Amino acid sequence: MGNLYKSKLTGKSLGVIFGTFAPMHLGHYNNIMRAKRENDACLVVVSGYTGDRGDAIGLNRTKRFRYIRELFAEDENIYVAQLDESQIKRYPHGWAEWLVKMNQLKDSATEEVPERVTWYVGEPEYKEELDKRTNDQIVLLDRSSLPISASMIRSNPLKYWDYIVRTFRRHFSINILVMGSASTGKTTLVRDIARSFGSPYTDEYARTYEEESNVRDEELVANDFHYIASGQFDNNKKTIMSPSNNGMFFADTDVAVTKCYSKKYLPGEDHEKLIPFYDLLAEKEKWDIIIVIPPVTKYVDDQFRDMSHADEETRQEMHDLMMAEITYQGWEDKVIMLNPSFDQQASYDKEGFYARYTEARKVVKNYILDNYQIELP
Ligand SMILES: NC(=O)c1ccc[n+]([C@@H]2O[C@H](COP(=O)([O-])OP(=O)(O)OC[C@H]3O[C@@H](n4cnc5c(N)ncnc54)[C@H](O)[C@@H]3O)[C@@H](O)[C@H]2O)c1
Repeated sequence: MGNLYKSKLTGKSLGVIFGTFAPMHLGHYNNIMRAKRENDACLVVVSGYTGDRGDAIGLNRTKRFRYIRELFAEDENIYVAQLDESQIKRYPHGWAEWLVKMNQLKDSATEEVPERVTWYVGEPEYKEELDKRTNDQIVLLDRSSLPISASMIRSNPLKYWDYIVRTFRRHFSINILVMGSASTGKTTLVRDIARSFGSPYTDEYARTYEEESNVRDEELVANDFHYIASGQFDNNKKTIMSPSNNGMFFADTDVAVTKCYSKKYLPGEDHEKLIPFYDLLAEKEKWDIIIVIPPVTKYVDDQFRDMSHADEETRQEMHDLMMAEITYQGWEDKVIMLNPSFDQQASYDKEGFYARYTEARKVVKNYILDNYQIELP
């Protein structure tokens, strides 16, 4: 059974659930479970219009519909449909037209007309209207048993993270990008801070790609950069979407960083051709914090990079390219420069790796406290 082309629902009884679902939460989910279990099958309808409260936060009706369809992809007793309200009167003035559309959806989602249809609603006025307008059974749900609402989540998604159904979490994920030129200890820092928060992270995809494709840094051509950028984008995306995301995700590089390497190492005309591609992907990224490690560290030989990338001048040049790219992408307000002060003489941490780890954790904790009023340990 596929997700995109599901069979129609069968059985004698049908449960119907409708909502804006911006986002869908555990309260909605429990309702759907009840409707499914008390009937042979359940129809879930995502209703909305251009500019509705989901659209206002970047979750338009189609996106919501797709996330919910994905959520129930393997469930053959749940059919997800969407209802476009753009052309009908706004609630509560469009009940008649809205019901016509609902009935059409019911017909197209079911193999045969069910003998019994039960609607599950959480608002008394929905029950009142539906009782007046249909012969179906209407169940008024007890909303107080799970005191959560989509507006509570919209106002503080991190606080209510566990209530957001998995496929919607990606939209609210706090994404933290760590940028830095070669050999600043970036990879280890990303892993160390991500693990300290129990959050998922990605490594630099270029390394995997070069190993797998048997190509060294200095042998990379335009095609390779294309694969590296999309591979990194994909890894970041999959990790953001993974169930391991606890509200925060840490990335070691992104498309914009690959673009900087492309600018430095590819012939000008090859790089120019790739710019629209890089920008298209970069536009889809959402970074909440960009931690930049300036090239102040001693070169760390990770046995991977070509040594010539790491001389002082090249590292400064890469740093400058990255800062220019941040400005180009309009991400300046996300940047935090990681340059902690520490006493080199008095410490075993001569290169400041531990100092940067501590500082990076502080940056993230302060951000979460300021924006979500949550004190992380
Ligand atoms: N144009 C019209 O005249 C018209 C008429 C009827 C319906 N509609 C549309 O139908 C949709 C109604 O959905 P909504 O905005 O109420 O969606 P919603 O996503 O806020 O809620 C969906 C359903 O879940 C219930 N619910 C919410 N939180 C719950 C919890 N914690 N526990 C248990 N149940 C909970 C709600 O009461 C509702 O019945 C809207 O899109 C509306 O525009 C439009």
